[in-house]
Amino acid sequence: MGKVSELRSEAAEAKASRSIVILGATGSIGQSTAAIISGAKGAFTVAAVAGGRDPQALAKVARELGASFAALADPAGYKDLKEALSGTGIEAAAGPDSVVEAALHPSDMVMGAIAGTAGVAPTYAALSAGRTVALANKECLVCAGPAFMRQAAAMGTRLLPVDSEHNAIFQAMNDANLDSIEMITLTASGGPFRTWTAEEIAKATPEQALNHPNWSMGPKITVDSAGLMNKGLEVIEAHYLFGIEAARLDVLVHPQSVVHGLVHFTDGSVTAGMAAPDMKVPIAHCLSYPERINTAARRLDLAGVGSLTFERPDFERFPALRVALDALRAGQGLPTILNAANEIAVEAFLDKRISFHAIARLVEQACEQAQADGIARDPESVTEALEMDQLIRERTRASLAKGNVATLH
Ligand SMILES: NC(=O)C1=CN([C@@H]2O[C@H](COP(=O)(O)OP(=O)(O)OC[C@H]3O[C@@H](n4cnc5c(N)ncnc54)[C@H](OP(=O)(O)O)[C@@H]3O)[C@@H](O)[C@H]2O)C=CC1
Ligand SMILES: CC(=O)[C@@H](O)[C@H](O)COP(=O)(O)O
Ligand SMILES: [Mn+2]
Repeated sequence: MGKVSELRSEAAEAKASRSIVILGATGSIGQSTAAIISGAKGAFTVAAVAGGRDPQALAKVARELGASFAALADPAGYKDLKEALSGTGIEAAAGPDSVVEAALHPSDMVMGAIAGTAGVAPTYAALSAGRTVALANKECLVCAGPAFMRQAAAMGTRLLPVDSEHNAIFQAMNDANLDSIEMITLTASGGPFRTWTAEEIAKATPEQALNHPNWSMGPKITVDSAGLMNKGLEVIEAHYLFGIEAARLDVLVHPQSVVHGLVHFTDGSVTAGMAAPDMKVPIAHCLSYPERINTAARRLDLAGVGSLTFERPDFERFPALRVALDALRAGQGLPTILNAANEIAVEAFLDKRISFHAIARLVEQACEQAQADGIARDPESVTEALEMDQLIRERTRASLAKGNVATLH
């Protein structure tokens, strides 16, 4: 290490460490967060960790990071968690309320990395308590974007984007005035089915959908990526996060996943946010924001990558992207409805109850039926968004139970 880096790292250690709560600590983002924290010697402490259903994995990360509180959403795991933490001094708790309790533990920053809508209540609790939130859990914004952004503004707290595209765009925007931005482009890898025919995609198995070419992620987001639904969710996320209307948000397929986002300014300048495809990059950026830390995240080797290519998304083969963009343009709470139906559809696909192409059909059907039945409306609060979410889940499950074979297989 050179003299300057030595001095910088000593200075970082001398500064008070930043305390972090990790929601979703046992998942893909949670584990990358833990790796950054462990590697950043003394820059961070961990106040609390929360997980879903795996008491052993949660106890392990709590011990490794020296957390003082560990919360498991599944109440049935309490005994195992307590046992696994005995003698450590780490307090164990279980049940959905304990996850909110973890989110509210005194801290400087909360990493929101729970998968799916389960993350909405605890993440919103952290925001409402004035915590800076590093947000990976895009479903928070798709389900209840306006309420989250209003609350962040009211509390004067920051929502820092962890999602790679949004983090790249946030960095490329560099606090520019929105009037100086003509367009924002989010890139999509194209997923494992980028070159497949529509017929092949329709019959894809969960194993094939889970085989992402560039990123190692949890199952729900990996399936979303395979159908480009992830990109649709991300356009909705960007709309709320950056306050930019749908017409100024664009998607390009970029199989190398090196350019994560582009900001096009009104004078023709374009700033690209680039990095090797490693979530440790945006995670480290958020954890240390507005400073920067040294990390062992992958470095970008452009000569090694060779060429960067871009293509327009194919809405015929990937209808989920069209369905999501339509939902954003239509408003009336359709992003909330889309998000809820999608979670049920992805679950059913992973359980091999429906085919891959049925995911987008089921989601579109849920949106159309909600409009036809007059129940589609913008939720005015997180509570209303979660009520709508529950209702749509029930309706989507009922559609599945009817077992309309033409639609689902
Ligand atoms: N992975 C990635 O590279 C990226 C992820 N994201 C977003 O980040 C979020 C997390 O994704 P990812 O890490 O891949 O997902 P994973 O499935 O790998 O991890 C999900 C985490 O959430 C926990 N969890 C599930 N339900 C609950 C609950 N009710 N209460 C508390 N914790 C719960 C899981 O615990 P357990 O293991 O015990 O079930 C696990 O720790 C998603 O919203 C995703 O879209 C965004 C960009 C990139
Ligand atoms: C790493 C990340 O941010 C994911 O959301 C990623 O974007 C998924 O890859 P796709 O571009 O294939 O959706
Ligand atoms: Mn992303």
